Amino acid sequence: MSTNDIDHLKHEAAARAVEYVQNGMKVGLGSGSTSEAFINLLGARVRGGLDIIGVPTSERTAQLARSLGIALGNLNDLAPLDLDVDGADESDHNLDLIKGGGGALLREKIVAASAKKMIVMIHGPKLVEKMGAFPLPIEVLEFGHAETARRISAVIKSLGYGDVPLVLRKKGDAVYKTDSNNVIYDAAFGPVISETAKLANALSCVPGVVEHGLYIGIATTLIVARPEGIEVIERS
Ligand SMILES: O=C(CO)[C@H](O)[C@H](O)COP(=O)(O)O
Repeated sequence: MSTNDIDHLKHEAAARAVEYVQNGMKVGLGSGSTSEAFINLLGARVRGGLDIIGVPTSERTAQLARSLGIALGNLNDLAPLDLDVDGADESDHNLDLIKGGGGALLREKIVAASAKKMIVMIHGPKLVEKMGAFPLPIEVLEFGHAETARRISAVIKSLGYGDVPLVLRKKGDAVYKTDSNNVIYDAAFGPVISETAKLANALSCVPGVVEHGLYIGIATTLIVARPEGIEVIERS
């Protein structure tokens, strides 16, 4: 699939997602290119008279939404949100996700968890039998991060996954920093993650881990865009 084809599918998924937004809603705004396609479409509806308020999941999303005239508010004041709309790096058939390829996993998860409904937009190849081909992002406090990474490796090994490479994310030559000033390790499991909740809970227990990109039981609706059309999967 060419980049153009993928961009087209992301746009199709976003176009379906924007249909869920209704007047008066409080809406979580995800991060990443699919979310940006959604926010552009939402901006057009706002200019056409739709009255909503958004809660952004990253500084970049906030900047884009503002530039399009979308009113933004604070999660503390607005929760619970009616809807959160976001992309993902992978989803399995239970609607459990890997997110964080764009580095916004922490705020994205807080916002998604505060919404009555989370709609996730992906294109076909991101729907997988077993997650992990996309390296799992793990956000870690900068203080002692190398030691935290060693503990993460030990925990992963104790769950039977063997020596999973953990790579400190970089931006150019510099260490990548999240909007919350933390660092990210990407864990290259390969497509073998079996007990997602068990892994998620184990990672959350490592001191120094701020958040990880496994979203378990949070997404309610998955929009999958393929060349032959859109499939909408609801959490059963
Ligand atoms: O989790 C994310 C950002 O932290 C994104 O939703 C995820 O990386 C998908 O991005 P894209 O829509 O660009 O493929």
